[in-house]
Amino acid sequence: MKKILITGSNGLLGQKLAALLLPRTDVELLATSRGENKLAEIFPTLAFASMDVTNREDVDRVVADFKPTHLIHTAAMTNVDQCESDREGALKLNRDAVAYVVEACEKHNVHLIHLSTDFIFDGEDGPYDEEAEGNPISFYGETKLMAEEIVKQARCKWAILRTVLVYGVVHEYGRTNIVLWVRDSLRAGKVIKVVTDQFRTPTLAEDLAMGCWLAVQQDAEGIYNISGKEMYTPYDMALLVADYFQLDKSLIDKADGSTFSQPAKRPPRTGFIITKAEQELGYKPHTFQEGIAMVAAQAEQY
Ligand SMILES: NC(=O)C1=CN([C@@H]2O[C@H](COP(=O)(O)OP(=O)(O)OC[C@H]3O[C@@H](n4cnc5c(N)ncnc54)[C@H](OP(=O)(O)O)[C@@H]3O)[C@@H](O)[C@H]2O)C=CC1
Ligand SMILES: Cc1cn([C@H]2C[C@H](O)[C@@H](COP(=O)(O)OP(=O)(O)O[C@H]3O[C@@H](C)C(=O)[C@@H](O)[C@H]3O)O2)c(=O)[nH]c1=O
Repeated sequence: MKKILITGSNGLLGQKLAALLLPRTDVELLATSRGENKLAEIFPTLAFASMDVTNREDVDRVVADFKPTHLIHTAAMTNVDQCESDREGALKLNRDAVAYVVEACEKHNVHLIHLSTDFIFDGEDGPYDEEAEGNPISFYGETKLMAEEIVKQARCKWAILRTVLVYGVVHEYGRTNIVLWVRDSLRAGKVIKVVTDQFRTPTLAEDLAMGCWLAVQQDAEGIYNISGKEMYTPYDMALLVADYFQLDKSLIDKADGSTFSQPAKRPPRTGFIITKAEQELGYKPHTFQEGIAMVAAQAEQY
């Protein structure tokens, strides 16, 4: 029996983890997030505790009470532009909270599964394997790299799962994702500018949740790349989405990322080599086309 505590359960990955793990009879699950449980309606049997990861006492108390075997730390400030403008907040959530989570895992002998990102790299020479050196070009990336350094020093079992551009349908969620953004814009007849100078291996949120579960099941330690396998530009992705939904591709304009006035710089070419996760964990991601179909089916319900 695995006892799993999830942080950030209201978020994109957190919700998919809840959906994957709640039905399992070999898992006892505790979902945690700051504030209220947004999943109460869709998962009425989900055990939930409100836990603010930036509150050291909160983290220690909830971990001490539940005594998990594994903790999947998904909570983070994931708005890359916001991290640039609210540096203090980004440090609190993406660095300091990780230190509290590590401390609690050490004290209560918990195996930590920590989520990280392709944005720890400069994007000059992707796709990257697990050995590549970090060199962030955004403050988000900096804080996530600091977090990795903290996790690597931990005196408990730990794994760092790095991922890339995650997409999926979620409940009561403020952000959209690349598939539905393209679909909904084209359906409304809106012209969209989509970048041709960023390269990514986009990740279906369900695949990432499965990667986390495989890491738990196998007590994986060390660094693992968990993403999609195919490298695309967002422009390529938009064309595939338009094809799938049979929408007008002439509404998709090519854009150069450098012309966007975003506060945070984005790394041009990231993407991951996922051979290690495939071979060691048995990780098998869907293709992007399969991912679009899954998102489409789920989006019907919304
Ligand atoms: N999404 C992506 O494209 C990528 C994500 N990652 C990493 O994967 C992980 C999961 O990302 P994702 O699921 O997309 O993130 P989300 O932003 O969707 O979810 C994060 C969740 O954490 C919650 N949270 C925020 N602050 C706190 C706090 N102080 N205490 C407790 N919970 C808090 C948020 O709550 P609220 O809803 O109240 O804001 C939110 O529900 C992150 O570590 C991220 O860095 C890596 C690469 C790509
Ligand atoms: C809004 C917009 C985005 N895009 C492209 C650029 C980008 O690659 C993709 C997604 O846009 P965003 O600004 O949401 O993406 P961004 O904030 O860059 O997403 C990142 O999030 C964090 C949390 C991560 O860790 C990264 O892996 C990464 O995926 O879509 C366009 O081409 N045109 C647009 O108008």
